[in-house]
Amino acid sequence: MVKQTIQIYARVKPLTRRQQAGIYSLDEDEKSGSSLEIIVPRDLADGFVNNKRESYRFKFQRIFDQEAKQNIVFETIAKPVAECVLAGYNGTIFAYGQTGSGKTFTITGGAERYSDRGIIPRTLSYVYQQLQKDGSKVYTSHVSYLEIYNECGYDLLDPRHDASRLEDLPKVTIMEDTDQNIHLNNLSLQQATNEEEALNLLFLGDTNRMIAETPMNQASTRSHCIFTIHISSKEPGSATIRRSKLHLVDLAGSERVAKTGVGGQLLTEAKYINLSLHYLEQVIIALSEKHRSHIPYRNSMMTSVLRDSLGGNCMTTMIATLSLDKRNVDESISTCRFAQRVALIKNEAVLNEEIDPRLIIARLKKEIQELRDELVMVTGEQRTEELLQEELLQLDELIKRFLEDTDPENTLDVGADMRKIKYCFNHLKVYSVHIQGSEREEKKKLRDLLQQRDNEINILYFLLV
Ligand SMILES: Nc1ncnc2c1ncn2[C@@H]1O[C@H](COP(=O)(O)OP(=O)(O)OP(=O)(O)O)[C@@H](O)[C@H]1O
Repeated sequence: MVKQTIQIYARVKPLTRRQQAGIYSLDEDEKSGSSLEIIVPRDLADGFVNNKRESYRFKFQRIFDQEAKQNIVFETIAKPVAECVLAGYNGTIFAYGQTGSGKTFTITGGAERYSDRGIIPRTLSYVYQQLQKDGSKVYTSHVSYLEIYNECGYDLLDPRHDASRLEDLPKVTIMEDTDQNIHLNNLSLQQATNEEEALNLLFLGDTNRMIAETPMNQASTRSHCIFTIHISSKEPGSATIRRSKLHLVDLAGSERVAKTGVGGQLLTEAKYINLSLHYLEQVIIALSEKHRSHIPYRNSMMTSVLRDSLGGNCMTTMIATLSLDKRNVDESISTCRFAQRVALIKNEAVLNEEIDPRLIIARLKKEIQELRDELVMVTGEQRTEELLQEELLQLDELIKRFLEDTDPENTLDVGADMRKIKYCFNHLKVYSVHIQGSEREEKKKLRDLLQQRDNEINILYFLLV
């Protein structure tokens, strides 16, 4: 078991030419992590006079400043999580931040340049490279792509290209079993045997996501998207299967509305536009407080789906995306505060191993047979019913292997069932008669050959004399 708090990273989006830079500074420390200081000037900002603190400091594992490239973000954040998932642990990476702060750019990537590929395509590429390299296991991989909008789930991997609204996509619903495991009805799991197939599915999902979005329904801003890679692995001949999941999550924009609107309350009293993010915060608060027994996961679909990622069996990483221009300083502070709470949550990731049921059945069948044999020995009772065709074939195979093995120590073990023992004796008798017959034939052939040679020598001798 690996106990770990949720790892938090921050990424600052590059400013556009028109944006006025907010004031912040970064402090990198190899040992204690990085810290970000945000300065809130005491001036008239957006019509509010800020009479509050001037400087806010937040700690992160690492902070990626404006010029950080996608490959560095992948190598630092996603690669270690992908490695854990390949080893059989669950993993989650989620991006959190206000609209336009770079969540989609970080998770999926930008469309303009190949180098702008985000975490999902890079992770797929890395995962499939590793699967190909490792010949010691048999792997199977599937992907799913879920969008949650207004508490409704939609399957983005719907292959019918006729969806023009989100509502046209198959609806996904949640079901909880008696062990409180969450199941997603109607969410398709598509097999992807290589990187190309997985990327095609990602493309299909992103296309459905875009088609379903209209200016009136800014789904990308208000919806959550969860791309999941499901991996199972098994060593050849082993009964143990490892199953793991990697959720790559692009959350809805986290912007808040000021409750009071005026009076310098902006930084404290705020409410989310998106209700499910409000429920996410409730879950995070409950998890970060000690001795809270009830965690309100069930309040929203998103927190139900991500239950394991938050305080459960998962290695989880959060990326706080920040747009640090002057107008967004307050939202950035909210995002950083949220991240600080998230960093308190402890997860316990366990290796997800289970025994292949088919192999369990085979093992149990063998055990039953052995127990039956023992019973026969102990009670002296013999079974009289005919051996099954399957049992006869097994015996034939055993006898064949026994006869082919040149090791004199080798024994033919068929248990205490007299029917089997008799069958083996009969088989061996037939075999022995067959061998004797062919030996006799061989001897006769040799004798005839000898006689023929003798005659030839006599003739030659006669001719020479
Ligand atoms: N690190 C970056 N480098 C270059 N461009 C970026 C970066 N981050 C974001 N952008 C650009 O900024 C714009 C907004 O980013 P993005 O769509 O990723 O924001 P978002 O947080 O996902 O917003 P939403 O909540 O609406 O989905 C996009 O045009 C994107 O390409």
